[in-house]
Amino acid sequence: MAWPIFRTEGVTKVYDTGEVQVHALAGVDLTLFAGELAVLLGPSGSGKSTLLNILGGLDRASSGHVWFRDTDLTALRERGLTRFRRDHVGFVFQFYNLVPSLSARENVQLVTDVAREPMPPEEALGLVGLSHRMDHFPAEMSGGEQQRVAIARAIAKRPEVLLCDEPTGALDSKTGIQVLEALKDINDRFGTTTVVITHNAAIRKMAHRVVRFQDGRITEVEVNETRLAPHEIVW
Ligand SMILES: Nc1ncnc2c1ncn2[C@@H]1O[C@H](COP(=O)(O)OP(=O)(O)OP(=O)(O)O)[C@@H](O)[C@H]1O
Repeated sequence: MAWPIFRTEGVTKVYDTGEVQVHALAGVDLTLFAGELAVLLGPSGSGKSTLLNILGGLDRASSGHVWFRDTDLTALRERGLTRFRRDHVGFVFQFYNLVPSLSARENVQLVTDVAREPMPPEEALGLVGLSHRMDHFPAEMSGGEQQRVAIARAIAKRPEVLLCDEPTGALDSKTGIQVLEALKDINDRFGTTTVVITHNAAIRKMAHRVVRFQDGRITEVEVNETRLAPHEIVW
């Protein structure tokens, strides 16, 4: 039995740019289940990143509710939201956001030094297949390796949720697949609820569920009866 970990109800987001109002989300009702790997698909501008940022407490809904377990994130003040992010959420972005002057190990250590019960940086880097690159600097690593350091950094604090915005967007298919293998492995091993935004429709095949967006709304949620391993996906 899968338990809801996130639930959104009527979530809207309006960006007021001064001249125009952009309706990025127009009423999103979505339940995400603990332990699942969900892929969010949809055209550019359909609201995927906006929803991910609201789920992760990086941004706030204009109206509606977002529950993480029993906590209504929309009712939290800034400090509560910061604590929620710090304690529960790991983020992976398209451009790895590593500190160039720090080694892979030191980049991960930035997080483990302030987390409550982190895994050692060496263990996190081992989980993404980078035990042999721990003392390398970002400029000495491929894009796929840098993204795997970013994943190690995100998982080192043992988050319940891993939110990934276009994690393979800057990568060729071979290194992209290595990154997806790392995400799948973390999901299998720890049951970390994982949400992956992508433009690449082929990636949906590795998901438990696929959520499609259009114009700030969810148009379809599809359950994959059979899943493919990342190395079986062709793109
Ligand atoms: N900070 C912002 N200020 C104003 N408008 C914004 C802001 N962030 C996003 N938007 C707008 O909100 C809408 C949804 O954007 P969002 O980034 O969520 O879409 P997306 O589906 O993730 O697109 P992409 O796949 O290109 O990343 C777009 O029209 C976008 O231009």
